[in-house]
Amino acid sequence: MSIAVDPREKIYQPPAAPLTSYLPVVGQTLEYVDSPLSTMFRRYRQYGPVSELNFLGRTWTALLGPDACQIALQNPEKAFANGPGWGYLVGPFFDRGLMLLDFDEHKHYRQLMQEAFVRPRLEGYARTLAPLVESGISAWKPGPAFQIYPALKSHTLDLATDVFMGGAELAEPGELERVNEAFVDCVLAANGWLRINKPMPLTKWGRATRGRRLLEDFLRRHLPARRANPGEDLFSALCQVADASGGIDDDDIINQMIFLLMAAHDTTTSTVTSMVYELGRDLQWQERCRQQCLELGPNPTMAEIEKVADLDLVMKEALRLHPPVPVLARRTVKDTEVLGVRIPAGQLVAVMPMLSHHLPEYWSDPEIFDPERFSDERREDKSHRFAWEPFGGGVHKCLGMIFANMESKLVLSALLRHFEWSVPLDYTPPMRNDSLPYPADGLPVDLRPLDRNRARAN
Ligand code: HEM
Repeated sequence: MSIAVDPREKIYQPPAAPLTSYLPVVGQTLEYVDSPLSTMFRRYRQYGPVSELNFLGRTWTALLGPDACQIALQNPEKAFANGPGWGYLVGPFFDRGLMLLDFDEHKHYRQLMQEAFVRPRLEGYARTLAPLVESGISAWKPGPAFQIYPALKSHTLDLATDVFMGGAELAEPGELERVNEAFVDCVLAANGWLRINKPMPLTKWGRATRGRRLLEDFLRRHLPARRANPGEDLFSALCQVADASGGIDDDDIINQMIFLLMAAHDTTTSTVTSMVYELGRDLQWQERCRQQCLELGPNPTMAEIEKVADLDLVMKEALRLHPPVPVLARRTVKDTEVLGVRIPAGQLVAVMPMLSHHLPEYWSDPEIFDPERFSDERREDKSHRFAWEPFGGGVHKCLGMIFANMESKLVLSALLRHFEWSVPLDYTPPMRNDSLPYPADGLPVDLRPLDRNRARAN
C-alpha cells in the first residue's frame, strides 16, 4: 500500500503516485467513467482500502473493501455526513431529499417517512402495480434486437406516475414526457462539469436546474388533489404522514417526492435490466424462474411474489454483479480515522461498495453468475457483514428496499410469463458510467413471445 502514514502521528498524506492521468483537472475521472470496477480493483491492489482519487476536479478519499465501507456507513463517530457529500454531486436537484439530510434532522424525517413504507402500504402499492405491470409488459412488441433498457425505463416511469403520484390526471398532453426528461437531466447533472446553478440550457447542470423547477411545479399542482382524495399511492401516503405529524411542510413533501422518484426510477430500471441480461445468458435459470412465475396468476400479491425463491436469488446475484449505485458520497465533518489512516475534516469521501461484491476474498468465482451462492446452504454474502451492500448500510440504508424488491420482481415475473429471450454469450453491453450505470446501446435482446405449451411442458 503506498499511502504514506507516519506511524507515530498517523497524519493523512496523499499516496505517493496515485494520479494516472496527465490532465490535472480530469484526474481519474476518465478512467473511472471508462471502467469503474477495474479502477477500483487497481486502486485497492495498489494503494489498499484508503486512497486519494482526483475525481470531477476535486480530491476524494476512496474507501474500498467491506471493512472500510463498513466504517463510513455505520459511522459510529458521526464523522461522515451525507448532505455535503451527495450535495456536491446532486445537491440543488435533490435538495433536502432524505438521503441528503444528516444526524438528528435525518432521524426525524426518516421516522416520519418510514410510515409510507410500512407493510400495509407496501401491499397497497403492490395492488396498484400488479395490473399495470401486466398490461404494460403484455403490450410490448417483441423483436430480435429489442432494446430492453429504454423499454423498461419508460415502463417504470409509467408505473411511477400511478404508484408514486396516484395517476397524472392533471397532466397536460406531453407533460409526462417533459417530466421524464426533467428527471433524466437531474440525474445526469451528477457529473456535470460546469457547476453553475442557473438555467443555462447547454450545460448538464443548467438543464437539471430547469428540470428541478418543472418537477416542483408539476408536483405542487397535484398536491391539493392528493391531499383531498388520498389513494393507495406514495404521494397520498406522504401527505397523510405529513399532515398527521405536522412535521413536514408542503415544500418538503415536494422535496421528498422528487428525491423518491429519483431514488426509485433508475435504480429499479437498472436492476431489472441486469436480471434480463443475466437470464438472457443463462437460459436454465431463466426457465427455472419462469416455471415458478407461471404458477402465479397475472396479478400476484406482494406475499405471492415474495415467495418465488428463485427470483429472489437471481435479484440478489444481479445486484451483486451490477449494483445500480456503485459509489456513495460522504464528506467528513470532523477529523477521523479509517483503518489506521487519518482523514481530516471537510474531506470528500467516495464509499465504493461495488468492489466488495467482486472480491475473491469473499465470493467464490466472483465474476460468474451463480444465484445459488445466496441459497441457505451457501450464503456467501455472510462472509462479511458488508460483502453485499447494494442498498447501502447504517442509518441511510435504502428506505425503498422492500418496495424495490417487489416492483423489480413483479416486472421480471411479467416478462417471464409473456416472453423468452436470449443475448449472445460473447456480448457485454457498453456501459455509460457518467451517472448511474446504464447500457449505452439500450441492451438489445432477442425477445420472443413465450410458447406457453412448450413452457408448461418443461
Ligand atoms: C434496486 C433498487 C434500489 C437500489 C439498489 C437502491 C440503493 C440505495 C442505496 C445504496 C442507498 C443508500 C445511499 C447512501 O447511503 O448514501 C439508498 C437510499 C435510499 N433509497 Fe434506495 N435503492 C433502490 C430503490 C429505491 C426505491 C424503489 C426507493 C423508494 C421507493 C428508494 C428510496 C431510497 C431512500 C428514501 C433512500 C435514502 C435513505 C436515507 O438516507 O435514510 N430506493 N438506496
